[in-house]
Amino acid sequence: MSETPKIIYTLTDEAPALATYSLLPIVQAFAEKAGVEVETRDISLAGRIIATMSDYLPEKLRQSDALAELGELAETAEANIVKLPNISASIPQLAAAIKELQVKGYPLPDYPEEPADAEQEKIKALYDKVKGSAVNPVLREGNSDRRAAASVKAYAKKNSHRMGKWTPDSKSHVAHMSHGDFYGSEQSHVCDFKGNVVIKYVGDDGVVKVLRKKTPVLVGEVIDTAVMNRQALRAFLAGQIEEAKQEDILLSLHLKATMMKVSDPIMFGHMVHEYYQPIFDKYETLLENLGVDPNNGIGDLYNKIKDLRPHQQEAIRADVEALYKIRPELAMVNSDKGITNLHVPSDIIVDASMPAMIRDSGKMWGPDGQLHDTKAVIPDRCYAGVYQAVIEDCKENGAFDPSTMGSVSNVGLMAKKAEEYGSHNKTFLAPGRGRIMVVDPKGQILMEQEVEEGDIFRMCKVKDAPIRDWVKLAVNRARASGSPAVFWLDEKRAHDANLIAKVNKYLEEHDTDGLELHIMSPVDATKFSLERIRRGQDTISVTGNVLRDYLTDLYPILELGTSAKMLSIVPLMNGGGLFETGAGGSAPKHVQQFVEEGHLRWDSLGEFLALSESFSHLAHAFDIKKAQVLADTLDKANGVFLDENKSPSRKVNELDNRGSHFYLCLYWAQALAEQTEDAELQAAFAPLAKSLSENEAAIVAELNDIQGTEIDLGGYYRMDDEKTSKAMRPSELFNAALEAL
Ligand SMILES: NC(=O)C1=CN([C@@H]2O[C@H](COP(=O)(O)OP(=O)(O)OC[C@H]3O[C@@H](n4cnc5c(N)ncnc54)[C@H](OP(=O)(O)O)[C@@H]3O)[C@@H](O)[C@H]2O)C=CC1
Ligand SMILES: O=C(O)CCC(=O)C(=O)O
Ligand SMILES: [Mg+2]
Repeated sequence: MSETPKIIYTLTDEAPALATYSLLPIVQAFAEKAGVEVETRDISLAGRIIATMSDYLPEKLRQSDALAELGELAETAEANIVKLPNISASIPQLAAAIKELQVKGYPLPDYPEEPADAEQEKIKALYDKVKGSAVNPVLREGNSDRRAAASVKAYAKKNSHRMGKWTPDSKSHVAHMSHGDFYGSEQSHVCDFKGNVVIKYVGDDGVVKVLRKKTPVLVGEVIDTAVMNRQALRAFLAGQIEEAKQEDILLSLHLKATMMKVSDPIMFGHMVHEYYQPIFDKYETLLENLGVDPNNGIGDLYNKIKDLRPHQQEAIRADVEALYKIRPELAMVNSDKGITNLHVPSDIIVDASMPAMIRDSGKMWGPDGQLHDTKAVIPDRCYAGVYQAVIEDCKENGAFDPSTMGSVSNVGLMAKKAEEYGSHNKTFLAPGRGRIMVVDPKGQILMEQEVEEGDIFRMCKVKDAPIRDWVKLAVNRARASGSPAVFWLDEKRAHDANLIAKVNKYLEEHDTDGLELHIMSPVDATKFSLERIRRGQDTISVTGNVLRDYLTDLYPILELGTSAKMLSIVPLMNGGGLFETGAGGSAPKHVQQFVEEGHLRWDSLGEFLALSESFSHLAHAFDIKKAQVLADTLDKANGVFLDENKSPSRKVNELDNRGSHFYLCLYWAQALAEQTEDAELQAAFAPLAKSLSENEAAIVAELNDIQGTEIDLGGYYRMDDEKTSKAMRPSELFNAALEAL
């Protein structure tokens, strides 16, 4: 390989971005000694806005498109990217980030929610590229391998996190539709040609509208379509609101409005509209004039009525308060601040929110600041049953026991914008009653869905090569781990039926002798895995993209307390490596705590694990022995870190993220000083190991004592570099020791 060896470390948002200010200088200092460069690329929400909107900015404020660059890199064998979680922005977050940048002197146009002319259409289209899950699908040019490292699982068994108690009389449950959803309408087709398909609408009134002119497909590609019927959805939601009231339990809605950035905000909006219907009816014209959009949550109403006269604002607020008295209570995001589950579409994200509910005894926080049984509404049936199966298991057998439970790892199909990941530009609201069809180059109709106005039509695709790679990865994991591997595929779903045929075909390419391989529906696979988990046995889940997302929060959150401790590797299909740091998100609540009291509870174990894998990959790809020494010693340091229990605490004036980085640095330096594989590295790190251990007490005191006051980061989406660096590296002693390396 000709390129110089380097690791790209991504700069992202919120808590992981904060952690980077402290961790990256350590990593860069260590890597330099091994001749490895660790470069950064800014893929933060603010960075992506600036890069995308460069035409609107003066030269000196422009920024290159780091995401596009990394997307290209990910398709090469040289790629070695450490990817931290980033914000997948909802519209309210996007608008807030734009506003912050405007205040900071960036002459950016506002986000035009309802574009009035061609120029605004253009602006909206540009911003929409930044919206939602816009980073991960670009970088994930491989399938995913997520699991708890053996040392991490062992640690969790010894140091169990708190689990809420479950009782058989819990009223909590998952509510899903019984007809009219994506599950019920799915059609699937395997292409036998290379070319473009057209997606078009043909109205019962004869109106023809091309929704998407060209969608390229390859031979063997699986394409599918599905429809969420608006009326069925609304009737279902209305029924659930009623039921929650009667059962006297909290009402909550769990969607993925960030990752499914087109379809899910619309479903979210239907719930907001249904729940607050009397308000939207009474103030119809007023709210329309203000541009209040239920898809952005009831928070949008609160934001936009701020421009009204005080008495008008008060009247609306009073009506909302009165409505709460007759509606079921909503699960709360922050009961102290009155922020409900329906406030912003990005606050409750199903992958993290359902496991947290299950971990906390099936209860969520109510308006009274107490935990209550909850109706968890997950409209579509494709995967809702998985959570209901876990809930039933907990009602019957009680909470899981992290000290004895087995593990469920995941091999996920996601490469090349597989399945729902690539569906955004193929998701449409039906313009009227008629049919939406997918037509091949010969004019033949491949699939046809009946629609009514306002229905959500969605088309997904998955190429053949990623499916083949995914099967290979599953077989390799089954072989390496000795655990059974279960393909979670539902033969009743058209898409899954096509995948089952491909799985059976590609399994023949491998030696599967002695492996335990199954194909089961998601509900059966859940039951199978849970039974094993309770017996302390491990199982590999082999799933499509959405289940990958759901399960890699669900099981880690039950097993380890958080998905931040996951090993999350993406072996890129062209030979490079993408190393994700944990399987969770960017933890906005952590930033809030840091700003309020100077304590950052973000756990960087995911970063540590990813870095070790990244150094090891680099060592193999470029044959650099020193990089392997860095990897091995970091591995060892991670073990000591876990044994010594140096993860951040949740409480102020105790060890936080910065203190945990100090310990990682200490243990890593010690491991390097102790190894004999590379004398140069040993000599280089011995003095650092010595000075850090001598100053341990003083440095930790510096890092803990400085907490307890408010912190000014000079921004949220674009923090001030100097201020943030100062806040995240407050120990002079530690900084000087590192400087001396
Ligand atoms: N890979 C990616 O880029 C991903 C990005 N996201 C994005 O992240 C944002 C937040 O998403 P959300 O659904 O709230 O999920 P998060 O995973 O960010 O947060 C859920 C909770 O998990 C805990 N948690 C997560 N990471 C850590 C960590 N490293 N250390 C300690 N605790 C952790 C925190 O619990 P507690 O508060 O109890 O400490 C946190 O509040 C969204 O913008 C979302 O789109 C989400 C998932 C993946
Ligand atoms: O891309 C996103 O928005 C979220 C991704 C995610 O949650 C995951 O990969 O687990
Ligand atoms: Mg996820």
